[in-house]
Amino acid sequence: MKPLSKASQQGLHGTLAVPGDKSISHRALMIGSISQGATHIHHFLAGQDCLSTLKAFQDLGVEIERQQDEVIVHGKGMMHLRPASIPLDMGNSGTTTRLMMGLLAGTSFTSTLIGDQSLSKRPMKRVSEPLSELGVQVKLTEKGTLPAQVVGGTVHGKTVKLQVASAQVKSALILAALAADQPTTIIEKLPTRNHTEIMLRQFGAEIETATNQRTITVQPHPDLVGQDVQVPGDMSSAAFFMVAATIIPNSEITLKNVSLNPTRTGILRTMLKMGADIRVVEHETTGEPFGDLHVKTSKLHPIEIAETEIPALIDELPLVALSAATASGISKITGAAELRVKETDRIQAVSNELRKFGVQVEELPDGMIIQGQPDWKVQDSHLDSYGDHRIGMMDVIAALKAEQSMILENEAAISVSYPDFFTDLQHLM
Ligand SMILES: O=C(O)C1=C[C@@H](OP(=O)(O)O)[C@@H](O)[C@H](O)C1
Ligand SMILES: C=C(OP(=O)(O)O)C(=O)O
Repeated sequence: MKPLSKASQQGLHGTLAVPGDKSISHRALMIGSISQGATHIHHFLAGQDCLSTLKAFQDLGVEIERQQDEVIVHGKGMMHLRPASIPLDMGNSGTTTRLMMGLLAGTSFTSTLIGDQSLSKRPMKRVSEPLSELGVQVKLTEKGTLPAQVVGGTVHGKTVKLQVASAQVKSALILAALAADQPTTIIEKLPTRNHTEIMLRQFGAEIETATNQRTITVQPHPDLVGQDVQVPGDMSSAAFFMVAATIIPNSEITLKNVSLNPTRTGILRTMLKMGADIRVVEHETTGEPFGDLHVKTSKLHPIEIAETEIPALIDELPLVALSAATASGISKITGAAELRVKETDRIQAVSNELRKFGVQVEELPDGMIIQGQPDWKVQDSHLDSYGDHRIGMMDVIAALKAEQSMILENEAAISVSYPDFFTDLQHLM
């Protein structure tokens, strides 16, 4: 249980470089592990989720060195992965699990994947079913959950149409397709984050994305060669402080080197639409785009968010709801049923937590209707992350705006994606 304090009259101030992007850190470990030669990962996110990926590849026989946020992966190619002597533990990480299911299809052995209580409830058929269209066998429980057994060795390239807009599912198929007997084309429902495609190209793979951004063709058996990967700051982590500085009076902060990949900047576009004062300075780069965000307090307007906008801000929806809760008027989020199958049911968790601040929230099957108000009246000072890192951090930011101190249960979950969250917040207070 952690006591949370409200923000001072002076607001938040200062400059912060947020930790490395979680999605890119996972992918650098995975792609580095199946490449030939050393991959140097700079500004690696040492959160629990990425450490689950790191441990899984060590269990598969890959030598990986780590010093703070620098990681060196000594890849020897896909064929040098060895069966693990124990089940591979995915911890709390959906990304590790789903991408590994695809990647392990290209090995010559069978692997068992297990996870924690939350992960063991999350749906995995969304990966096993499209993989089975490529001839890959993944055995799940009757409910379609972990533990999973992935039988490596057979991947038939073909065209697969995906039913869920999910970068994890798409990436699983792309990684499996690297080991296929012929090219594979993946057709997405909506464009999703494209870090797997960008990184695989950097390592030498031939991956073509059609102009519709939804059709991806993968050529099999590339010669992947280890690279230097500079991981930009995670927009999903920066977003907590971006929203905090916007809603806490008298704030002015700078967030350095944040990922500006357009498949991830939905929160930025949304905050700007709501009237936030955010100045973006993009840096020159040939890789993943990144830049600095200068954020000042501003008054927000209500917003409507629909299905097509969801993939680019899926993990930031709790923050959209929190921002909307401070704007006078009604905001509506729809097309976001995916939130119900994250680390927690995030529609229910966000609604519960915002109500504790006296905000009226109506749950929809696929979203929320939020009756925003600039002044909150705390109803219940006992907040809970429910074991979900993003809900825990949303609670902490909301508590900055409350008129009294609050407490947070299950704050340890925050280390899943942001181990230094409280230190970084303190730096801005
Ligand atoms: O590919 C990724 O790295 C991720 C994709 C998203 O999940 P879905 O693919 O389920 O939308 C996101 O919620 C998750 O935090 C990370
Ligand atoms: C949903 C998330 O992660 P994952 O699916 O990898 O557990 C997240 O980080 O918000």
